[in-house]
Amino acid sequence: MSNGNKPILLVAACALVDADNRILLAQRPEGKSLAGLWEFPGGKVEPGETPEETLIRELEEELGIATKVPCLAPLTFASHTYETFHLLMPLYICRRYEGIAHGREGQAVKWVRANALRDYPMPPADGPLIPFLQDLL
Ligand SMILES: Nc1nc2c([nH]c(=O)n2[C@@H]2O[C@H](COP(=O)(O)OP(=O)(O)OP(=O)(O)O)[C@@H](O)[C@H]2O)c(=O)[nH]1
Repeated sequence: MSNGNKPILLVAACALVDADNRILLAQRPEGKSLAGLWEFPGGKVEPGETPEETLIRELEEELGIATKVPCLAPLTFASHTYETFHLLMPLYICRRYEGIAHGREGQAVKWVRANALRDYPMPPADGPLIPFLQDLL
């Protein structure tokens, strides 16, 4: 199957899990693409970064959460064609971190049980990731 010559966009995402096995979702702010949808924290892997470095940077910038490379475990990935790019998004899981998550960029955040993830509208790429989290948590 061809992707219509769309560039691959590499985005790293993280399922941050608390002591109650809940997962953190963040709401995409107004003005961004897919505004209002709930997503896993993360962002584009910038030139010179590893996906793990991207996540450490984004968790700090977006949520005020500090973690380290050994605390990020690969879980699965999303591969989804959007209109202008093909998204390749490794999903990591992180249970060891410091700080209290809060939306540092004004975005709403919510701790959600794995079996309630379907109640939160997510970007189309994210649907296939949910069963992996439900199996695990
Ligand atoms: N962080 C994150 N991004 C996701 C998820 N699902 C998903 O499709 N994406 C897509 O991955 C890209 C992440 O880019 P980003 O968050 O760093 O970029 P952005 O919103 O500043 O830029 P944009 O407004 O151009 O999309 C977006 O196109 C977003 O739609 C997810 O669960 N988490």
